Amino acid sequence: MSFDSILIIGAGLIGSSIARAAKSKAGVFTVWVADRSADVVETVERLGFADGVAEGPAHHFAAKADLVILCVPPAKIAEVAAGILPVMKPGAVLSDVGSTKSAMIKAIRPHLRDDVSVIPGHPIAGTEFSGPEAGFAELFENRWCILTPLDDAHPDVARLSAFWQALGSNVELMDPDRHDTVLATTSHVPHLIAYTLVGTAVDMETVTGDEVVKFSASGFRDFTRIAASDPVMWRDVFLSNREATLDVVERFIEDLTALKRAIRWSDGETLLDHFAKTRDIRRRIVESGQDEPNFGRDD
Ligand SMILES: NC(=O)C1=CN([C@@H]2O[C@H](COP(=O)(O)OP(=O)(O)OC[C@H]3O[C@@H](n4cnc5c(N)ncnc54)[C@H](O)[C@@H]3O)[C@@H](O)[C@H]2O)C=CC1
Ligand SMILES: O=C(O)C(=O)Cc1ccc(O)cc1
Repeated sequence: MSFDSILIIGAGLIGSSIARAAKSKAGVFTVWVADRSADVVETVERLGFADGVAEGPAHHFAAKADLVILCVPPAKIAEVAAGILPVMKPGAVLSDVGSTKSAMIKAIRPHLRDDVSVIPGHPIAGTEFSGPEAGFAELFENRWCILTPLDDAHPDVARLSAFWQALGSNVELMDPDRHDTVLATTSHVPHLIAYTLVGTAVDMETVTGDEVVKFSASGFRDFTRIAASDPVMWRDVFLSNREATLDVVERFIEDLTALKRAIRWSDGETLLDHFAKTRDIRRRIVESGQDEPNFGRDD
């Protein structure tokens, strides 16, 4: 059921975390890693969590691997998939971890093969850090991993689900458009709001940059953690999930305007009602065990 050999393309936070966990948790015998950056390749060699490392497309590993997982930035996934699919072993599985799904699936459709299963995926697990040194094997524990298969009934879907479960994740299958709508609400727009808010605080003429740093209350500090996330990745996320992001942003602006109005007219009841509802969501997240553990790391 498990995969004997896997190739991870893109050895950053997510790719290196999968590579670190694959042997110890999922019983994979051979873990190969490829990255287009010579610096990343050198770091992976030094850290020693892979059985083989290649700079570039790694066709020699792709020809042997049972599972190839693309862990490159969202805008590169379709291009890398198109390059690797023709050289993959018959019967192998190709997956990815990209934060958006529909645009990528549309772009790879012309490159599909009958004898390679393509099963897009997205672990809802990460941090604001990037690169191979930021990865860790426990990243996926008690997190969700969403798979958006082209064919839900294909036996390889159960095989890939079992792989993610072995890494500690709960797996859910979802339609790609639904995935993009849900994630626009729970992840993409929250990041956009954090990027906006931190920018606003820094631009306020009445408050100096030093004061923002010195007197940052913990609420603002939480936003700065999110707003420190990788600029390239998040540019790609917004550009590849435009429609769903814009829908949620529009709704957010309406709701913000309603709260602004309640403050202007001293409508405490509206504010209280709203804050009570949002506090309840927080309680449900904590109860579900989805609150972010930091595995002993400092933020
Ligand atoms: N950062 C996060 O919290 C999460 C990220 N993701 C997804 O995971 C993917 C990777 O994100 P991170 O690991 O955070 O990024 P990262 O920046 O840490 O790593 C990406 C790696 O891909 C390499 N790369 C770029 N283009 C390449 C190419 N054409 N061929 C080979 N290697 C290439 C880069 O050199 C880099 O080492 C993205 O698609 C992102 O949407 C999913 C869940 C969480
Ligand atoms: O660090 C955080 O707060 C995150 O939200 C991590 C994250 C980033 C991107 C994803 O597609 C999934 C999870």
